[in-house]
Amino acid sequence: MGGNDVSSDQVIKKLIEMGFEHSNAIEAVKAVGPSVDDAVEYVLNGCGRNPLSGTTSFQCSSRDVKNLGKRVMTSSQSNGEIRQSRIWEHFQPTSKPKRSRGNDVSDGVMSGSKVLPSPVEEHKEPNLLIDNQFENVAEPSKVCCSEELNIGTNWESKVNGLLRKHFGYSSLKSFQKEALAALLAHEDCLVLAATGSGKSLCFQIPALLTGKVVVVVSPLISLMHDQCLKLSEHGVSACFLGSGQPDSSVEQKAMRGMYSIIYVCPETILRLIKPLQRLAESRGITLFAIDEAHCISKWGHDFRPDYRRLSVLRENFSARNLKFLKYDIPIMALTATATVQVRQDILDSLCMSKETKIVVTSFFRPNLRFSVKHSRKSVSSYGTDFCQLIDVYARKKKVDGMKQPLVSHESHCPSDSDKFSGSGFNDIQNSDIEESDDESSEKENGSIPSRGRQMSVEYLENEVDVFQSAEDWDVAYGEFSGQVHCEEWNSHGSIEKIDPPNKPEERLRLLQEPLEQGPTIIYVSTRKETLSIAKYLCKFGVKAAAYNAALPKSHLRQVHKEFHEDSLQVVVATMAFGMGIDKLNVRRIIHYGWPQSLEAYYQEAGRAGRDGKLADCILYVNLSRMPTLLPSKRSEDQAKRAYKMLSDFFRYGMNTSCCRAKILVEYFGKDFGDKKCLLCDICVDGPPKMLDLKEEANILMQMIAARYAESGFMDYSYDDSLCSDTERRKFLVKPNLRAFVNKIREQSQKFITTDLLW
Ligand SMILES: Nc1ncnc2c1ncn2[C@@H]1O[C@H](COP(=O)(O)OP(=O)(O)OP(=O)(O)O)[C@@H](O)[C@H]1O
Ligand SMILES: [Mg+2]
Repeated sequence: MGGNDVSSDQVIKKLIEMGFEHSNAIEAVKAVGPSVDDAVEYVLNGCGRNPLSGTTSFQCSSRDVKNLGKRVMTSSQSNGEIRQSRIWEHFQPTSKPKRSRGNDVSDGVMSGSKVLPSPVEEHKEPNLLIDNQFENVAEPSKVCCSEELNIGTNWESKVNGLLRKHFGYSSLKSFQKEALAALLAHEDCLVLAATGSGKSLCFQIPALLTGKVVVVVSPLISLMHDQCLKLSEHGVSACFLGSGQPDSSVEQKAMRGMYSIIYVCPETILRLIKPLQRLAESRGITLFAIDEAHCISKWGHDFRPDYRRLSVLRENFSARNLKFLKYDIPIMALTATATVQVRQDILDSLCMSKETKIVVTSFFRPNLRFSVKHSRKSVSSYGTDFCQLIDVYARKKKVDGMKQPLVSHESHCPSDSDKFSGSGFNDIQNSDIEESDDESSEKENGSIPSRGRQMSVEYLENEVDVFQSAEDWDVAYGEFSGQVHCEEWNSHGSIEKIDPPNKPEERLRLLQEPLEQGPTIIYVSTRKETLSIAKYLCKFGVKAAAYNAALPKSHLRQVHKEFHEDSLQVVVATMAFGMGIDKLNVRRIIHYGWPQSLEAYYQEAGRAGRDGKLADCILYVNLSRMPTLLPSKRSEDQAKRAYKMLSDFFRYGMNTSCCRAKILVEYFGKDFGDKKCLLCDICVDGPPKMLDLKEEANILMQMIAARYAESGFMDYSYDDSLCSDTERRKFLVKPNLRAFVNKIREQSQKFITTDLLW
């Protein structure tokens, strides 16, 4: 190999970091040379079979499946499980979300303590400047730097005209109208609307309506790219700026006013304050929009410290500082997942006006069917957990009489009636508790605690995708740098979009029908799981692909492409996949394991059913144990917040009596009243049957009393291995109930089969 030695080693190292098995990495590098992309393609295509075919779907042999995801690990890691810290002692009782600032927020308009004026203000005669006015104009002249927006009183009909022309829609939704009205009244606005409800139009339309520029702060380059691409298809000139922008001239053109909408990440906008001030004076800036605004809040799930500095927009674009402005340039913040606390944090950190109009729509997504299922969440449970999915996507092959690899798993398949079985409690087996993976890894690490902790941190950094900057996960697909061309409006392909079923009877009718066709996204927390599950599914003929930030960009781009083209059936991904993705026909979002928070869950689940048709959001978690937090270098404060988020989520999973949609909607501070979604597992199956466990409870209490009495308080040690004082004290604070239950089962044979959760 000579001169290639060093880079071959680096490629092998990189592959191992990505989660590939050592031997596969070596084989791949030997076969294709020292190129990460090529080597990954080679392994993903089944090491030696059909290398570099250009498809991202796995075509795996069982050998690959067996080896998949194994990494070079120390013996204490060899069970392949990530060592996680326990949450037990951090659980707090639920605190109900508080109402913000004493202001009641209702559907539609809320404006601090002030009642908003009617959307229509007195304006001068219409002076409507539509987008693309600067097309083919080398240097835009100073236009529209007047203080007034000059839209006129019949702005709604103008908007409808623009909507039809550019997007093919007949009218604005009412929340979009309210947001637009705020802008026309020169007011700040906080838009809280469900995923997929159409928040983007709230800031895109103003650019078309006023002829001035809208600057959009967005967290992710691929998201900016995706939106620019769509806008250019709709004949709206847009660009994105930042290190992900390949064309260096775009920034200059943008600052000269050649694009109607400029997307920019928080880091970049801080550098562009002066040029933006000049732009405000020349072409004019009508609005600063902060999309995915929950990223601002330290209480939000996607917290990004750079977002905290965006108050510079208020300081630098106020009428007080810029003499040519009559009003401060309004700020519009938008998000689908903000609790009351996060909303307040957004308002404060952006220095938004006290009169800020708060537009809240229902967070309810009436076509999403939520359910929670118990799973041990290990490779051995894939057969049970994914057999229905395999059945859906590989059904055709079965019908065609092809080989039926499913057969071996069919005995594990839950029947249709099990499909929405309560919260999955009934599926919990005693062995789930006895052979807790956490327990075994804890034992291993217990013998070498300090080393265990060190490895945990290393593991977190190697195994999960964390969203920190705009460049993270920059895998936009399709060519776009910044375009000023105008094309006729083209439709959303052939995918039909319908109004979601708002009436209860419509939702009940939905239950009778099977899900329409469309892709599935499976969210997992570690990179290794993306690989192992995707490979598992491929083995059964499902067109599945793994997606995590450590995989080569060429692979990720290909996944995006195939996903958008509907040639992939399942994407198994970390959180790196899908933010802001507006793909209409996603039919299932499966979360395999606890996401970091209810916010993250609802955001990700909201990627399903954007066409308005029935879609499934299924959470598979191990309900027999407390969720755990992946260890990291968080501050104490951050760790507490993370635990709180996880414990809120745990309560959602353990819930057995309340409609899932109601819990989710009310978590975000919106009253759901007595309504029910009628689709979720709780609504369909009702709470689990009541059991009389008096006898069991009596025995448990007797056992506890006997144990404490027999050993005395301080000397008590139930478990012989708990020999130090500290360990005994710890035990007394946190008694080992599992051990008690085991004892009862030993002594009372009759309870041997009783569900241990009692
Ligand atoms: N007035 C409207 N009439 C019909 N369809 C609309 C309207 N406004 C937006 N849409 C459509 O709604 C879909 C979702 O829009 P958008 O991506 O803006 O959602 P979002 O609220 O930003 O979601 P997310 O929170 O996931 O980012 C798009 O396909 C868009 O074309
Ligand atoms: Mg959006």
